[in-house]
Amino acid sequence: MISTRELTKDFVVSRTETVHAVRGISLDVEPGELVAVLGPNGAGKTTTLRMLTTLIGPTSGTATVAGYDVTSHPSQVRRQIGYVGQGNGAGHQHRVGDELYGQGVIYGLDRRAAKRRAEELLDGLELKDLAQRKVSELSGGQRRRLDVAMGLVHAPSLLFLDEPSTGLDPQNRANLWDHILRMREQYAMTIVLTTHYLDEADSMAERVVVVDHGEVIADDTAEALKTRLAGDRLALTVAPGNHARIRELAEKLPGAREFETAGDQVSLRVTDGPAALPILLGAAQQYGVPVAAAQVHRPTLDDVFLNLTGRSLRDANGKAA
Ligand SMILES: Nc1ncnc2c1ncn2[C@@H]1O[C@H](COP(=O)(O)OP(=O)(O)OP(=O)(O)O)[C@@H](O)[C@H]1O
Repeated sequence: MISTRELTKDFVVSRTETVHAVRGISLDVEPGELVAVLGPNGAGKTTTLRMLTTLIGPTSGTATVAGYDVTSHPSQVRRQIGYVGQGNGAGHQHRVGDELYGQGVIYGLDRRAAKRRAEELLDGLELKDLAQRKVSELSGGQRRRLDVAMGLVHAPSLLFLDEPSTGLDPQNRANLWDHILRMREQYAMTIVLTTHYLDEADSMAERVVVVDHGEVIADDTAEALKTRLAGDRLALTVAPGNHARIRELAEKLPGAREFETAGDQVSLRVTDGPAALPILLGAAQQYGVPVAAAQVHRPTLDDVFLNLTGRSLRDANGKAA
């Protein structure tokens, strides 16, 4: 569905400054996949999406989207894809139903088909009761649902969503996701989205592409990334006098690293927490080191990012992630 090779984008800002926004991204997305592109502010996510949706041309490299080259056949690409950008595309003073109908006509549907499609989407995205409202009167969540509906008017087989849920409260985010996933199933769509929300990428996407400084630095399922790149954290409660002894025993565990102590807590990262914990507790018992409590914490995608870059994605974003 998407295939890029060494895709780059430079922005010449001034005679002395060029921003290398995307530095050689090679990516393949199969039909039906739901891919989240994750990365800090300025990583190159939006620029990549804008190239794939033909809004800007690449500086070098190639990209084929839905069977067409983005540089030589941009209008064919546009016909196959839907794009929901960060800004809102709909006109503020227009009515919700009219906006959807008008979008259908722009995409070449005849009046009857445009009307039918608008009704179908109003229904599917729970906007039916709001059809006569002006766009400017919608709440943030309703507005975002309308944006998604606008992107789906021409029944694209591939949908790009640029930060679809940014700024929404958790309830509206969950609601928007319900709708996106339902639409995906109904229309058998491939979806590529960007997000800052680690939990969203973790739970919704089947595949996470981590971008940093214009490059792909990891690409796999969230589970695989977490297991391979971060590992589990073990937390043990032991009396301070026993910290050194428990550490000595824990150092023998496969992949043991990142030891931390705070109060009566000792924690460390291991490759496989559920397998390592009984081994460590057995050893502690054998050598007479009392352990009051023990927990295994699965890593987060932020741990993955930290592991890859030495930075926390939460800090890098400077906003809720
Ligand atoms: N039109 C432009 N002119 C100059 N520089 C640009 C332009 N568009 C983007 N950039 C720069 O390119 C880099 C990548 O920006 P991009 O918007 O792709 O990042 P992003 O990962 O989508 O970030 P965010 O999460 O903040 O949206 C940034 O340094 C940005 O300032």
